[in-house]
Amino acid sequence: MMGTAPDAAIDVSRESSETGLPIIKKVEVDLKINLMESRALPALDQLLKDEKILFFSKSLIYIFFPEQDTNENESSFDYAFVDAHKDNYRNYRETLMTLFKVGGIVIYDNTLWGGTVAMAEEQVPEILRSTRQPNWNLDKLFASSGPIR
Ligand SMILES: C[S@@+](CC[C@H](N)C(=O)[O-])C[C@H]1O[C@@H](n2cnc3c(N)ncnc32)[C@H](O)[C@@H]1O
Repeated sequence: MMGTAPDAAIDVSRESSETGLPIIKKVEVDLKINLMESRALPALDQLLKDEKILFFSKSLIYIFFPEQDTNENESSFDYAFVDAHKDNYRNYRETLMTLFKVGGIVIYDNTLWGGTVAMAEEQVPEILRSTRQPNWNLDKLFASSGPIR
């Protein structure tokens, strides 16, 4: 069943979410946006089922469980900006395609990687060569903190 899409912001890091919170409050949309502190993939799966999963308000966390296993938000989103774990962009796309209306817009950050994806190997600055490869793994860069899926 098609529902009305919630406005949601997902980030695995509370610190990152709280960085944006003053701006969200300043433009007075804090009551409209669900700030979801979660890894993106499980949060997207939950979004598909129910619009009210985690709602952070000051220090309180409200958790709403869907009453039944429905895809309440299927085909209801019209815009997303994706700027998380690059290796998972393909996986995010799978769920986003289910969440989105026909004609919806999904913007992926860093896909052109400073234009280097279209350059000949010898034109690419040495420091960017490994990171423009299709199977380059962000986890290697953040090896000490471990993988975040
Ligand atoms: C480059 S920052 C961009 C933040 C924001 N879009 C901006 O431009 O200011 C990437 C963000 O993705 C978050 N992130 C990384 N992996 C994630 C994952 N698997 N699930 C959810 N968030 C993730 C990080 O915590 C970080 O806040």
